[in-house]
Amino acid sequence: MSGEESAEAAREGSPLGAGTRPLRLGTRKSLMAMTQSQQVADALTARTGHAVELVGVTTQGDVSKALLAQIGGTGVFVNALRDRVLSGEVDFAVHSLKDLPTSESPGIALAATPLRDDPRDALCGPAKLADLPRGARIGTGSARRAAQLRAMRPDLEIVPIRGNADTRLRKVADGEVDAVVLAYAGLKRIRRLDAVAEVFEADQMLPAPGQGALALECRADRADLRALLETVDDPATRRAVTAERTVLAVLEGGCSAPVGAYSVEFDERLHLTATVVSYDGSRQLRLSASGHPDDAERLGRDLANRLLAQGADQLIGERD
Ligand SMILES: NCc1[nH]cc(CCC(=O)O)c1CC(=O)O
Repeated sequence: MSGEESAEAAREGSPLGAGTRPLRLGTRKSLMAMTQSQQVADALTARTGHAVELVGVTTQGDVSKALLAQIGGTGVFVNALRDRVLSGEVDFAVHSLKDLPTSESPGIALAATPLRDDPRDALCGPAKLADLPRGARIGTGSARRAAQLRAMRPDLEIVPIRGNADTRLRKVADGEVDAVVLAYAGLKRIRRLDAVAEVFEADQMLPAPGQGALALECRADRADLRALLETVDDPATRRAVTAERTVLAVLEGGCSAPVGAYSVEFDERLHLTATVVSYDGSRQLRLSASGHPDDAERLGRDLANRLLAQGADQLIGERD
């Protein structure tokens, strides 16, 4: 049997039919994105026998030096990949779930949310937060992280920075800032856990909705492909991130609003905690609730409405 024929045979019974080319996975080109995309590719191949090839896409968010909020929020990372999915240039895209805008995108389906990695934030620098000197300079471009840092340590100076995780860690090494806060999951993917001085528990800093989770998106009209991608879906992860993202959607904060949310399932209940913090960190609302795992959206909506009833909208409106 020729190589081609055996490859053909291996694909027999695949939902995409015989003679299929490798699946094309659209991804950002950063080390973090390529690493997480390769993990998804390997998992898909292991479960379905399908070859998957990575297609690196440069997005506006990767090339612009402007602060993210000024060029339309983290959605810029996502839109370029969605365009490639819709045009058929790639079969599906892998995103960091926390970068997805909360609004639905016409023609695009969230086909799978694989098992979530560690959702927590980590401080990278010479010492734990409590041991940093008065007035220490902490680099972050995230209003959520800045506000929660100020709530713990009002003396800190927050320095707005951006760039990928490696660039930010270099700013610590170069002395431009004393420390930075980054997602633990991302640091793990780029093998830089050595830089971590402290991992924040949820009672110190609530992560961004969806942090640590990935999203596989494809065209909504490709039922065969959706079924294939679903083989790497983790339903408990999907329920948790649905609850978290519904909080954000209802609060309409968008990516720059100081909103944190974390949900996890245990004892057959879905538990959700969410916070809204004023930009200066001086005022903080924080509520928790739990519900049936099948009611993730309602759980998120109800908690967001309780936050609004306690004045969350006013906190969001204050920028200093
Ligand atoms: N906005 C950038 C981004 N998108 C996802 C992650 C981390 C990995 C994740 O949450 O899955 C990061 C970097 C960071 O926040 O440190």
